[in-house]
Amino acid sequence: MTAGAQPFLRASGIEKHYGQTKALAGISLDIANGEFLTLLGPSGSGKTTFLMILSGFVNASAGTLHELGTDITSRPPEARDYGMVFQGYALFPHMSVEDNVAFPLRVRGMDRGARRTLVHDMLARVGLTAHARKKVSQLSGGQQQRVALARALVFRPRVLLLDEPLSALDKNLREQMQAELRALQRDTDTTFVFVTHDQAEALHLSNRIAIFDQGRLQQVGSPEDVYERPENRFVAEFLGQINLFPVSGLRADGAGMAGAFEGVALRAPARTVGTGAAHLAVRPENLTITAAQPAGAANALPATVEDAVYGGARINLVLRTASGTPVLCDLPAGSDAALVTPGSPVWLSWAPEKCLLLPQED
Ligand SMILES: Nc1ncnc2c1ncn2[C@@H]1O[C@H](COP(=O)(O)OP(=O)(O)OP(=O)(O)O)[C@@H](O)[C@H]1O
Repeated sequence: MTAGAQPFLRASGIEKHYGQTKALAGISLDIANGEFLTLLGPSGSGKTTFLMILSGFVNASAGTLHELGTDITSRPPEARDYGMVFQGYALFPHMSVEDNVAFPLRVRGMDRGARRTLVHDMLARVGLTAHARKKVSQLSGGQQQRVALARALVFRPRVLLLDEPLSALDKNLREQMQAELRALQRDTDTTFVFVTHDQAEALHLSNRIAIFDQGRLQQVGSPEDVYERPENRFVAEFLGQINLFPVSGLRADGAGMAGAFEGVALRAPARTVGTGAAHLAVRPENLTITAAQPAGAANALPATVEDAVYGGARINLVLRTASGTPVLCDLPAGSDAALVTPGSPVWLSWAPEKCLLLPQED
C-alpha cells in the first residue's frame, strides 16, 4: 500500500471479550483492496473472531472498523455485503449446483436471464459446468467446496471472507484448490481474507500474512518477510523450524553484531534487541556442514551428528553442539554420506546474513 493512500479496510484497536476471555486484545490492521491476506495462528488465537467481526456477525467489544474511511463498526452483515465461505458453510444439498450458485442473486432480486449468465460464467471458472444440473449431495468434497466458492463470488463481493475452507480436503485436493483459489482471487480482483492454522498454506497463498497469538497481532508482512525476518521468537518458531542459540555479551561488530555462544563468537546483522543477551536464530536449511573447520567462515561451530533422517529430496539431521544444544540441519539429498553418519564430528557454518537476532523473552 502506498504511504498516505486510504486503506480499503482499517481495523483500529479491535477487542473482543467473552466474559473473562479476551479473544482479541487490540488488533489494528489495514487491508488493501484486492489483496490476499491470510490470518494465521494457533488454535484459539482469535483468527475466526476477527474474521467474524469483519463480517459483521460478531460485534467488537471495543475498537472501530472503517471501509474507505467510512465507519462501518456497527453496519450489519447484509449491508456490508461481503462474500463468505465458512467451514461447513451450508450449501443446500437437495438443490442443484446451479440453483445453489444462483441463490445469492435471487435474494438480491436479479432477473432470471442475468442470473443465468453470471451463474454459468462462475461455474466455468470453478470447473463445474458439467455438473451444473447435479444435486450438491451427489458431488465430492472438493466439488462441493467449489460450489461454495462459486456461490460466495457470484454476486461480485468486494471482500471474500474464508474460514479454513480447505481443511476438510485431503492433501492433493487441498493443493489443487489452493492454486484455484489464488487464480480466482487474481481473476476476480476480490479482496480475500483467509483464515488458516496451516503455515505452508499461508506461505503459498498470501500476499500478506497476519500472525495471531493469544488475541494479539504478532507480525504482519509478506510471506518472505515473516519467514525470513520474523520479529520475535513466536513468529520464528511458528513458521517452521529454526535453531536458537542463546548469545551473551552482544556488541557491535563491523556493520553487524557479535555475541558469544559456547565460547565461540557468532555474528549476525545488526538489530535492536534490548539487553546484552539475545537469541541468534538460523533456519535448518541455511546451515552447511563440513568435515574440517571452514577457513574464514564468520560463524562456525563444532558439533556431532546424532541422527540422520532420509526424506527423499532432503536429509534432516539432528546434531549436538559441544555443550549438548540440539541443532536441526536440513541438507539436499546426496550430501556427503560420511558426514551425515551418526557419531561423525563435523563443523556447522552459516553466513551472518542467513541468521538474525531475536530479543530474549521468557
Ligand atoms: N462465542 C464464544 N463464546 C465464548 N468464547 C469464545 C467464543 N468464540 C470464541 N471464543 C474464545 O475466544 C478465543 C479465540 O477464538 P477463535 O475461534 O477466534 O480462535 P481461532 O484462532 O479461530 O481458533 P481455531 O483455529 O481453533 O478456530 C478462544 O479462547 C475461544 O475459546
